[in-house]
Amino acid sequence: MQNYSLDDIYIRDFDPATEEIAIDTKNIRVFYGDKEAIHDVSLPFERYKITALIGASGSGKSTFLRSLNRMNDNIEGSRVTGQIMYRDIDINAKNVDVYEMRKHIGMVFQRPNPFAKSIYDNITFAPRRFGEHRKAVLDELVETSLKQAALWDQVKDDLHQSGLALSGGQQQRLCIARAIAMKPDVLLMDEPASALDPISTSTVEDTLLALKDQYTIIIVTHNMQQAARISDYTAFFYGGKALEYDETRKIFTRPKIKATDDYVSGHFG
Ligand SMILES: Nc1ncnc2c1ncn2[C@@H]1O[C@H](COP(=O)(O)OP(=O)(O)OP(=O)(O)O)[C@@H](O)[C@H]1O
Repeated sequence: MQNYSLDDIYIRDFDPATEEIAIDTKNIRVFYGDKEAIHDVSLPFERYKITALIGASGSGKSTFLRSLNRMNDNIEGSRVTGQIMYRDIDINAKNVDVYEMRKHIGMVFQRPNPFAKSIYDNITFAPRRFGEHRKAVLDELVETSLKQAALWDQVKDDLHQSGLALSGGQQQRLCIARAIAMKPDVLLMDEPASALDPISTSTVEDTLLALKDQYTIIIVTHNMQQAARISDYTAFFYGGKALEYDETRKIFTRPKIKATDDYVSGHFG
């Protein structure tokens, strides 16, 4: 496999005056034990845009994504350095309440993972844990979250059936609804459509496009067409670094870095 330089980097400049940054990362390094998996990555993410993280297997996309709401905390031996700024707060600061932070920066995983509970309870579980018990409020939350996740029409007559009884694509949209119910600002998604068939994938993509009016979405995907279809920005990861970060249309038509060009044109490795 061809080796590319880790010093040949292009990162787009954002203009904070016109491009509001929802979450900003500076000099992120992630270690698993002694091994450094992410080497000094600094990327800003613009509000109400979809940003795709692409790159070969093992390039560090998921590790980087997980660091954005401290999911790496759950992995023994992992350590993150650098700053992840959300609303002027470094989410890695000692006094940050991780559960509170994850209300603002939510996550949807690769495999749909509904709780073994009803559709209604899947969505209201976290809000209730955070103290919301008013039935009218919870009912409304269930309806709006399911509508935003494009699932309401299919399940509205049976909200008390098990989430596990839904199809894979519906389960993933339930997981999106569950994440949305916490009204996060930022939604992190780790290959949310990779376990789905093409029709469900297309529905989930439509859902994401509809959601970006209200959410900042950062999505890991192996699917180049998907990145090109839905994202505004794309970051190309290689060897634990973001080698190129730019508007998606530029990444896919005239990338500045050879490794990106080879990757998006299928000549990589
Ligand atoms: N829990 C872990 N413990 C130790 N090393 C890990 C762990 N998770 C990931 N790594 C290593 O970190 C590096 C980046 O992995 P990561 O899963 O972030 O890459 P990726 O680009 O998301 O890959 P994929 O597309 O296959 O999911 C790899 O070398 C991987 O082996």
